[in-house]
Amino acid sequence: MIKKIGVLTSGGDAPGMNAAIRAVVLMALNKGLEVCGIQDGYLGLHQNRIIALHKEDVSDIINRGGTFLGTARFPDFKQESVRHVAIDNLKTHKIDALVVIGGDGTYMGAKALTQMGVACVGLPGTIDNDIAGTDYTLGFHTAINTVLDAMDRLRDTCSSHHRISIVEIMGRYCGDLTIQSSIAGGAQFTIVPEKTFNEEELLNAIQLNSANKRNHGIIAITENITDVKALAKRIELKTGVETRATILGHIQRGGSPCAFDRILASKMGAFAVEILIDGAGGRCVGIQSNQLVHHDIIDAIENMTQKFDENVFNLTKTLV
Ligand SMILES: Nc1ncnc2c1ncn2[C@@H]1O[C@H](COP(=O)(O)OP(=O)(O)O)[C@@H](O)[C@H]1O
Ligand SMILES: O=P(O)(O)OC[C@H]1O[C@](O)(COP(=O)(O)O)[C@@H](O)[C@@H]1O
Ligand SMILES: [Mg+2]
Repeated sequence: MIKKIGVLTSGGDAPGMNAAIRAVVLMALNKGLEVCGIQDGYLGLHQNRIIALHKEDVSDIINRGGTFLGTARFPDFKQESVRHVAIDNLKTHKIDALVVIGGDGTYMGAKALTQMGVACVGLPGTIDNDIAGTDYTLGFHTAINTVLDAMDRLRDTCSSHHRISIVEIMGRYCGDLTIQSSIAGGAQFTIVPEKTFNEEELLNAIQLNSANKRNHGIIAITENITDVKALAKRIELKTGVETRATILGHIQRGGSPCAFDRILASKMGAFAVEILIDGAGGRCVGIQSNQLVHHDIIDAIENMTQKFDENVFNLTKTLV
């Protein structure tokens, strides 16, 4: 029977992480467990920065973006010797199990800890929506709204100036944030990493639109595909349509979590504690077809892939 659990947030922050921590703490206290917060993810775990968390520590955070525990990218955690130090710190604090909230990298860390005997449950916290075993990650819906707000503003100015606006959207190597924002924002062209980018085709399509007097519009493109400023220049050169590129950047990571993310974070945080109380470690939590689920974290990382929804992608091309 576990008595004390730890909770940490790791990798890129995401709106909803605070709501998830809050749910973990309140559910654990409710079940008679003690809870510790680990600061700055695996870095803080390695440096033994571990603090007791009480009910009052998680009041007034459900509405806040970021993570009050802090987060970090700490590549040294890939080293077994570094993880041994982290596990010793867990033992010193008598922490029996860990809830880790983060993205695909954080899950790799949780997998490694699981293989070293630590009971871990992973919660998907990333704006990228790039985790297998869940339809949605925490922060994804808030980020869609943030991108959409920017896109609406860009539409005002590009339509007034008869310009094309290229909007570069985060997601690392996952096009979900781009696709959903594109549908909601009515973008004319959607370019994502899951589909080969054919620049020639894009230029020809813009030329055709311009010949038909459609000389403004939005191109939504995921980061890491091409240099969007250079692309804007090539569009102008080939088509004669004035073009500007906007890289939305870290604005997409911040802000108060939307209702969907707060509710999902609350459900997942509470669920994670129940899973640990039931004696299961090495799991990762997801929401699939509107049901909370949990999978073997090693299996999820090694064998499960996140499905690319062709139908939704096709909608970005149909509804233009
Ligand atoms: N292969 C791995 N083994 C152990 N820990 C890892 C591994 N990959 C990533 N991590 C840990 O997880 C952290 C977060 O991963 P990162 O990819 O930066 O963000 P995210 O979890 O948001 O995808 C890393 O900084 C590192 O501490
Ligand atoms: O904040 P950084 O280190 O500049 O990293 C930027 C990356 O982090 C993200 O915002 C979130 O990614 P993770 O959730 O995997 O950390 C990506 O979309 C982006 O590529
Ligand atoms: Mg990631």
